[in-house]
Amino acid sequence: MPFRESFTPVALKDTDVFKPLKVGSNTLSHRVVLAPLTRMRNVNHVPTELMVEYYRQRSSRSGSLLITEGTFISQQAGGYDSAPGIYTDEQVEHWKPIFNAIHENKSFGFVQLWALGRQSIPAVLARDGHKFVSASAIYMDDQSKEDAVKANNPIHALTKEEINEYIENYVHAAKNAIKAGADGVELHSANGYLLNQFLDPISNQRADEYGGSIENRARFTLAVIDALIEGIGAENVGVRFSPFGVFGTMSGVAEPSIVAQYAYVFGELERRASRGHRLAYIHLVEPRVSDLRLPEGEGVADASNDFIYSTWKGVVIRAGDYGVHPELAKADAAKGHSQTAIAYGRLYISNPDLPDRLYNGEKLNDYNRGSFYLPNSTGYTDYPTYQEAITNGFPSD
Ligand SMILES: C=C(C)c1ccc(C)c(O)c1
Repeated sequence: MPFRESFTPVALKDTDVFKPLKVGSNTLSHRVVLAPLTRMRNVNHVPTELMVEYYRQRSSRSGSLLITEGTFISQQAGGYDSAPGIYTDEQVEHWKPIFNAIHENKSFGFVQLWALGRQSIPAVLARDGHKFVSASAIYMDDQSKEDAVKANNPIHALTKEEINEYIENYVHAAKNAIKAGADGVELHSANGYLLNQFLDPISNQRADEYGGSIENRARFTLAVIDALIEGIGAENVGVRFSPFGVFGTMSGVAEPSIVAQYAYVFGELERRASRGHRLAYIHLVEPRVSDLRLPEGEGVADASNDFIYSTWKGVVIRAGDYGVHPELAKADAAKGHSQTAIAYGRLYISNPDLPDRLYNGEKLNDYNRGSFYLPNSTGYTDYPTYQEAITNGFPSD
């Protein structure tokens, strides 16, 4: 893919984006973060050699923070065979060279802990002997319902005992991540996956202590966070939310209580911080990317995540089309008393040296959406650095 000619790069070297930032026990040299990006280059949930090179390339500017692709906490939490897990010794062994490569560049890596809930594939779960689960027995769409009926695996509301099993699996996965050499974990509570399904009344219509009110809908996510704090220490734990997201048939801005829901969660996390348990960061998906399937500029929700700064006094990471909005990266990195970092997704796929290019204001390689999820190096490790692009051009698609 050629350079992206549709916008003019702006050098960010003299902005807050390139000021150091302490995240947990790690001191980042800059605030360009690799966003968690599913890439489907694993085999039977085990990371491959190709992934070592992919993460090595993107950690090349020392002091970078990389958040890994969504990584399953257990087989029952998964359902996509080419996404990774971190619940077996074999998986842990195959994550180790990835974190060794990141650390050789003096950069840091957090594992995103993932549970699909109703975004899983009922037939795959049935194949492996697992239920198709969510907060309530509510399908995200007609296709999912059809797939579940065909697989004879109808959606099932998690029992309180099953919720406790999930909490144990999150802690087991987090301890495995640290064993594999990760610098921390990011709890995935965004983008319509399991924990988001509990936070949103569109998918959570439970009548027990996990549903029916703002406090009850937050209970599962907060219980996992408390277990992770106990298990690996608050400074090694981040969490991701998408307050205004609609991906996975979430409510987004259409739900009048959505700001109150997340303001409550942010307050609970600040309360824990005031007791000495401050998380490494809270990561937010911006309302300008409320529907993750859409290209830049589409699916923009009329809302703002800035309300977090009224409550949460720790590090914030913000993600959402910042690669094509350098002016927003500059402005947002200064927010929260300059404790905000900027996560980049699609353009970090196509620019392995993205932090250097943003520092210098250099042109960016465009990305090819068609190779996001292929099982090989095409569109994965074959994107050139800026100097390679200038000298050798681009590989043919
Ligand atoms: C938008 C997509 C496809 C997506 C995929 C995987 C994860 C973990 C996510 O949060 C979002």
